[in-house]
Amino acid sequence: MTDANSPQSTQTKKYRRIGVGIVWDRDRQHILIDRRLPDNELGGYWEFPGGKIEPDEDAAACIKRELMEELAIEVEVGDRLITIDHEYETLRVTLVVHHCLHISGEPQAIACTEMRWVKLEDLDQYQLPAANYQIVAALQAH
Ligand SMILES: Nc1nc2c([nH]c(=O)n2[C@H]2C[C@H](O)[C@@H](COP(=O)(O)OP(=O)(O)OP(=O)(O)O)O2)c(=O)[nH]1
Ligand SMILES: [Mg+2]
Repeated sequence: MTDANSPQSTQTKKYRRIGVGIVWDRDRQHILIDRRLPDNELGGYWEFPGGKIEPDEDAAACIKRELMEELAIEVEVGDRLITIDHEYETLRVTLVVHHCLHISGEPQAIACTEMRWVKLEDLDQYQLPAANYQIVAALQAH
């Protein structure tokens, strides 16, 4: 039976692979988070910057490109922290999460409402998408 209000089944959901950057500042004490635009999926939630992996690129290239496009910063993409598969109501995502080092550029709010440099221990004060709690746990274990 189908119902417009019921969650879609796994097979019919949109699927996206997302490159996500954990951007450390030079002293490796703070991580950059940004707040998603209000009218998008998960609007108003805080996230780690990133976006859709295009067919011609790997996660590292995607992260480098997205952070330039969305925040106008240059980063060096480092090791992979974790890969997470998560199912939202209408979307399935694979998040490929890499550590990054901030190289240059003052972050600009090009595709978000605001951004902030935060300490790992302060991340729990921000509303993050459900999939991100696994990222935070991996960071804490790191
Ligand atoms: N960037 C990012 N996306 C996340 C995080 N956690 C999480 O569940 N997601 C999900 C939410 C979105 O559905 C998806 C990312 O989509 P997006 O809207 O940022 O993708 P994008 O920048 O490529 O946007 P577009 O191609 O649709 O314009 O991944 C996170 O920490 N960062
Ligand atoms: Mg994005």
